[in-house]
Amino acid sequence: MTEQENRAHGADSEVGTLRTVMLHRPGTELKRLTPRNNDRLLFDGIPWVARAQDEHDAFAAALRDRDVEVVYLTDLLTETFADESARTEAIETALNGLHLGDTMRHYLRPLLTEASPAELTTYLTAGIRNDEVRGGFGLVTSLLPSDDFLIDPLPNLLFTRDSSVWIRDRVAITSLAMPARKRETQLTELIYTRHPRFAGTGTLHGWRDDHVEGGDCLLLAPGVVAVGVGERTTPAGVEQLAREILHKGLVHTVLAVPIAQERATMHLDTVCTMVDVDKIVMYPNVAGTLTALTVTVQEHGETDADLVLHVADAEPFLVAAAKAMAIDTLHQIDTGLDPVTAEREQWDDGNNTLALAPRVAVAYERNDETNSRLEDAGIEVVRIAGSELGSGRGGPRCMSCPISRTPLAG
Ligand SMILES: NC(=O)NCCC[C@H](N)C(=O)O
Repeated sequence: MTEQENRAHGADSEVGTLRTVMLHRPGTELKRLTPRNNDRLLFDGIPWVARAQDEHDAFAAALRDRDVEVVYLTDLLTETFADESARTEAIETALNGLHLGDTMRHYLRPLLTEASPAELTTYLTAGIRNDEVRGGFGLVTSLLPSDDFLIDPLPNLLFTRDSSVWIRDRVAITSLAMPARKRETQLTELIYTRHPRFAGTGTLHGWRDDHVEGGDCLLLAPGVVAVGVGERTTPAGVEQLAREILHKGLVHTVLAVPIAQERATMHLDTVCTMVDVDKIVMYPNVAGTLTALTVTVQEHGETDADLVLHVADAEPFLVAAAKAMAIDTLHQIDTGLDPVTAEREQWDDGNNTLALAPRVAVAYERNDETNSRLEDAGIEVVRIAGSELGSGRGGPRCMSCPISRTPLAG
């Protein structure tokens, strides 16, 4: 088997041996965060960028040490921009921003068109400030504060989990709910549809569709996907994704899991992640109340829109999950039984682990209680620092998009 075949694209679980992962090394876009814009840009503080980069490099090194191929989103994007039509599409989509006005567009278009592929990647990810455009003396330039953004920076690109998700051999282009993140999936769509590495890959969903975020999608087992529905993924979003993946036979069951619509639980992977084929680390303060609606196919149709879905009554999440996974029990490992410790460690992404293989997971080192409980349960914990990375409220799972995992299904 060639190296490429050995790392064939796709994933059918959360825990099959991780072979290739897409990360985003934090860069200039983080330097754009200020106390005035960090809330809007979804960061809880102003990270020390050099330290965040060191922490991220150590994360990538820990993955490479385990023979994981690490690819960077910005490298893929720059390579994608070798294709002239991909460049044009990216530029025109960015220029569609309604707040620009035609005069500003007139100045921005040549700036972007004449940029090299690497420069274009930087403009589209780090953004462009009003005072960085020379000669744009129009009404918009004059009225906008000089440090306001003409093209917003994308500091949350760091969380590659959310902007795409592989379900078997297909990749879903997600549709992000928060205005600060909407442009991210325009870039992942370009990568997956234009980069030669992904030629022939079938895509699902799209950034113009109802909201679905990758952090809400957990591949519990081959054929079973749980999708959180809360602050980010909408009821219509989960229905649309469920129709697509059930119709294509990529899964037999979708579990729709309502989660509280608040920042602490913005995605399902902030409250639970899989660490083995039958073990999940879970925030105990929600474990007792988390439910799931089991969605299966009642009647097939010509298209996914014709599919008749069967939606079962809500059941406790762990019960519904075990049934769908055809296992006796989905074992829960708690974030810490003391509710205050659990709350602190959940906030600091203790539940947000990235499985490298069954019973091996990357976790932030700071979550002592959760990590020792994982070890007590037989999970090897690969600890990484996240003091600066964590200020964006995301852990190892959020910061990684598995492109290839060894399939669990035979
Ligand atoms: N899957 C995740 O939970 N991703 C973390 C996203 C954090 C980001 N600052 C956001 O608010 O969207």
